[in-house]
Amino acid sequence: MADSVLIEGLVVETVVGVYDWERKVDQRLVVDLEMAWDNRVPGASDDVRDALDYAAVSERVTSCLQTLQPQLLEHGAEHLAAELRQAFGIRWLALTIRKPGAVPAAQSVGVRIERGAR
Ligand SMILES: Nc1nc2c(c(=O)[nH]1)N=C([C@H](O)[C@@H](O)CO)CN2
Repeated sequence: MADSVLIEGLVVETVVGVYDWERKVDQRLVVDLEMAWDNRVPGASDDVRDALDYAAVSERVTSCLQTLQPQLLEHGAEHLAAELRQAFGIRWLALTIRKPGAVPAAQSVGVRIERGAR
């Protein structure tokens, strides 16, 4: 089953980073998610209760990162993946967190992880 629900380019403003100055300001993170889900069920029922609600997941991503205020993107990604899988019953996900302002010469930097099995 190769179905997915997608969230792309979700912007989250939060405290993030390893340096002292970074603990005093909000910075922009951009989150992409691909989450395995059997879309045949909501496809047949037309009922959002059968779907993986991307609006609810997006709210959870924002609240998780704003509460955690991680030093490393890796820590944010690991924590977020575990929380989303537990809260929404997601078997497999691929998660990218980008920090566009971190390296001025780069368009963006970030991390990508996959957790679970499809
Ligand atoms: N692999 C990582 N490298 C770095 C991170 C990170 O989260 N993961 N973070 C920093 C600093 O916070 C940086 O973003 C400040 O510009 C450095 N390297």
